Amino acid sequence: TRTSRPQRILKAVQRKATVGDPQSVITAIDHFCRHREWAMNVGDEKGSILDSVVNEVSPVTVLELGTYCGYSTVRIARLLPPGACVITLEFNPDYAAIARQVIKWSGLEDKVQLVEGASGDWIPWMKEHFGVQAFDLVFLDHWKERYLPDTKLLEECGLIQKGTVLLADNVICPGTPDYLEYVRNSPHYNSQYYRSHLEYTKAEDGLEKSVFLGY
Ligand SMILES: O=C(NC/C=C/[C@H]1OC[C@H](O)[C@@H]1O)c1cc([N+](=O)[O-])cc(O)c1O
Ligand SMILES: [Mg+2]
Repeated sequence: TRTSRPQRILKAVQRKATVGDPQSVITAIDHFCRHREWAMNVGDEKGSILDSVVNEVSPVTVLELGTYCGYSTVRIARLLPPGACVITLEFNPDYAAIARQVIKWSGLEDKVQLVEGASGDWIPWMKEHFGVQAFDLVFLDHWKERYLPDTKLLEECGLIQKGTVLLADNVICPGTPDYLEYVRNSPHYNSQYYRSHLEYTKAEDGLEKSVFLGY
């Protein structure tokens, strides 16, 4: 049978990127997805906004929901200082297997904890299993209908505290209307929209950054 798209993305990394060089992994994936096959990575345009938010927050613990092939995991982890790490959750075992290899090729495996499973099942165990107090930054990029329930679950589990930054991909395309309504109307969040484009296309999309203000 044909290879999968994630497998073809990994091949492009292994062909074009240098082991231990995260920027070359990012460049290889962006080139492949722009010139060969579109794929749902956050991409270079929104990725630059993600970079600026990571640099602004300088987080010690990051949660990423939705790993896919590990593109944004590498973007985030490459900016983290020693001792900081990103925990990334992926439901699809085939995606997770590819992501592990992409992350390894980038040389960032020491800064990444990739967890296979459903966000709703894992979030309640984060404190106990990973010794996390609260997340400094959460990047939401998984199933769009899970953004709101998982945000509420993170709040209930005390994993979002005063100053925690939520950064959500695809708030316009495919769109996350219930999540947007929540963070923009809640008195507990200060929310702003970074207008951009759907990865590798001219369609509008953007990232929503929401800072938790405490209770
Ligand atoms: O569904 C998207 N992301 C969530 C991915 C969900 C998949 O990964 C976990 C699970 O196995 C599911 O099949 C998505 C979709 C588009 N899109 O244009 O359709 C663009 C994006 O940036 C996206 O993150
Ligand atoms: Mg996305």
